[in-house]
Amino acid sequence: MHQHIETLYQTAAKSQRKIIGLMSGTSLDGLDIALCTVTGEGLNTEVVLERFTTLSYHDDFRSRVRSVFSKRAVDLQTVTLLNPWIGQEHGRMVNECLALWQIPHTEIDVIASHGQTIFHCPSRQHNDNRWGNATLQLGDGDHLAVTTGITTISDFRQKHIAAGGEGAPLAVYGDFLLFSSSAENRIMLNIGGIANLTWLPKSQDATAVFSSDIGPGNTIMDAYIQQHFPGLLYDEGAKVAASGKVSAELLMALQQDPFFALDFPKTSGPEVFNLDYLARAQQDSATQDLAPADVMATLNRFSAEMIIRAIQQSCQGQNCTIYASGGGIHNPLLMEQLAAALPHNRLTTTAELAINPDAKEAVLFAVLANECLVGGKQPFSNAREGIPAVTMGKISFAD
Ligand SMILES: Nc1ncnc2c1ncn2[C@@H]1O[C@H](COP(=O)(O)OP(=O)(O)OP(=O)(O)O)[C@@H](O)[C@H]1O
Ligand SMILES: CC(=O)N[C@H]1[C@@H]2OC[C@@H](O2)[C@@H](O)[C@@H]1O[C@H](C)C(=O)O
Repeated sequence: MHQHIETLYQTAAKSQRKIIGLMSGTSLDGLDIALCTVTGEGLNTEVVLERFTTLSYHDDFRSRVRSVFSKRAVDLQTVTLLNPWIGQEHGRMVNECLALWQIPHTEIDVIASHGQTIFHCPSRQHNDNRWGNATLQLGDGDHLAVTTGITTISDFRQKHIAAGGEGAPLAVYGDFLLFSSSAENRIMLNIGGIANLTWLPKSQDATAVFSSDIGPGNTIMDAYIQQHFPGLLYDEGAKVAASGKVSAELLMALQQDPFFALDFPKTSGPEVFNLDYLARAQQDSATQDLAPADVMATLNRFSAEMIIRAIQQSCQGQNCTIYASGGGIHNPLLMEQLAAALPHNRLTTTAELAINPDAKEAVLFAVLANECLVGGKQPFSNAREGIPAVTMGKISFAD
């Protein structure tokens, strides 16, 4: 047996594994690094989040990725160069982080890496029946493994697509394993660049669980702020949005996309929800002359309205607790709007479930890697739309 397989076997046989989950989302703010101790597997999985940090990307990283990010026409050489480079950069960031935490590499069993989504393209979006669902994440796992010396599990989304899914949201797997409760109906709401939710009924019936993208969380707001307020990455504390007035006409136009009328589960990304989307809505509603603060106020309300609608559709009148996560929880205007419109649902964050809300997606990938190593029978069945019962991730050895 190859020594690497032997080591992997021993890792799988341990009662606990130290797994570093890495998430680099659509906001391109930085790399989320979550050091988790994971015990058990499947519905017995338990995670202790030992350490967490987000290492911000430098401007050069952002601009290299942005040159191809969610664009249909790109320089193929740049895409090719980015794939190993992002893997190496992420590896260097893990090395930096472990040095900072004074944790030797030998203590880490596995890295679980999401990579950087460059383009997400479900068939409903490209609408060309010659092709199926597709999504592309860069940041190759071999480069991460060689740069860190740590076995790396990566590229989780391809198996999901191969088995009939759209490659997202993968949150449903981790959410069900970690957070499903017989005490209450739960909605796990993540407000990142794109917002998504997972419905976890207290029946804990896997056939009733689902996860779906909702639409924009922060992505259009971020893009607009970056365009109109050079130097800013986002509207900190929603200061700009809170100083503006919502345009009912623009809000109405923003809500017209057929994506919002589709049933769950569905996925999307900044390929759809971007500044062109906003420009078309402004044209359709003759609101091109709005002041930037009013546009931001309207975009903020747009995200809130779509999230509220998705939660109401999921709960169908039943009480539930909403556990929010992602950068959007730091937007006080958005959170106020959600709380005001959902008075019968308790709105809190995953901090109540001992998971730092900024770390939740990185933890999710640690759980998926753990399932790849030791998971047994999936609680979902292949018949469930959007939740194929498959093991995800590709294993890269360090040498
Ligand atoms: N203090 C704050 N005030 C307002 N908004 C904030 C604040 N902090 C973070 N955000 C928002 O959260 C975003 C980052 O969120 P997050 O890191 O969850 O996104 P992501 O993981 O990149 O996205 P996705 O989950 O779609 O891949 C920022 O770009 C910003 O819009
Ligand atoms: C293709 C892709 O990267 N999708 C992300 C994105 O960010 C939020 C939303 O869109 C979600 O569907 C997904 O990430 C999370 C982690 C998921 O798969 O659950």
